[in-house]
Amino acid sequence: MSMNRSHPSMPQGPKTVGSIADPSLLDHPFSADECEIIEFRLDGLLRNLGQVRDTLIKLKSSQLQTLITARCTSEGGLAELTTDQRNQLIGGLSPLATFVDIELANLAEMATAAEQARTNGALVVASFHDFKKTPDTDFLRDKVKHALDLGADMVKIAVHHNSVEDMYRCATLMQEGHSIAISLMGMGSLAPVSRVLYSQLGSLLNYGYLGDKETAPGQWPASLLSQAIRASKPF
Ligand SMILES: O=C1C[C@@](O)(C(=O)O)C[C@@H](O)[C@@H]1O
Repeated sequence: MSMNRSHPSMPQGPKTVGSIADPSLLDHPFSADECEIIEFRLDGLLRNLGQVRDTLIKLKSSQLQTLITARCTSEGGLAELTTDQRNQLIGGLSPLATFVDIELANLAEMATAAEQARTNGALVVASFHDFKKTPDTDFLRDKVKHALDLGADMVKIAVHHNSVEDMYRCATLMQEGHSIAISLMGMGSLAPVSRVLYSQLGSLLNYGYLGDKETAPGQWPASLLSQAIRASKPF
């Protein structure tokens, strides 16, 4: 794998991702006004994989991009899945997806899926989540470096903010400049403001929810996030 900022699918500015972890949303009337990228949380859609596949096929000929992930339970996933199952889920659907998201912690054991995804032209996002806190900045810098070393196309960090200082540290981290594409987001009550701020500082994938249920604490509805991002200029 190797980092690829010039890949034709790589966002050149902040995008809104609408996240789906609930089968009832597979019929949602997707529109670029609400979000430019649709995330399919396969861990919440296991009984509906046929419909996920059909939806991905339909979206492939639209202007929207798609992202698939099968989140592990230790990082917020909704179902207990073995590495084999996750390799198969992601590898199998990757020809239809623009991005695949694999936790940084599992990237080595999911090398098969990552390799398959890249062969199929998808970009590999290496993610890290902490639903309780914002780890110290050196720890987060290490995550960025690790993703770069493993050849991911993008690193994505989602951390719970418990103070304004947490947000300040993450904003500073964004401003350091990185040789890998980056997506960063806060969770919790500072999530909304952090997401707009980080998008202004260059965070590429900015998540909101579709329908009426968030997939992470503090997410905006995707349509509002999208409007807020469009209304704010890069800093
Ligand atoms: O990893 C992420 C980001 C996220 O956790 C968020 O904070 O918005 C939401 C998840 O659906 C997605 O897979």
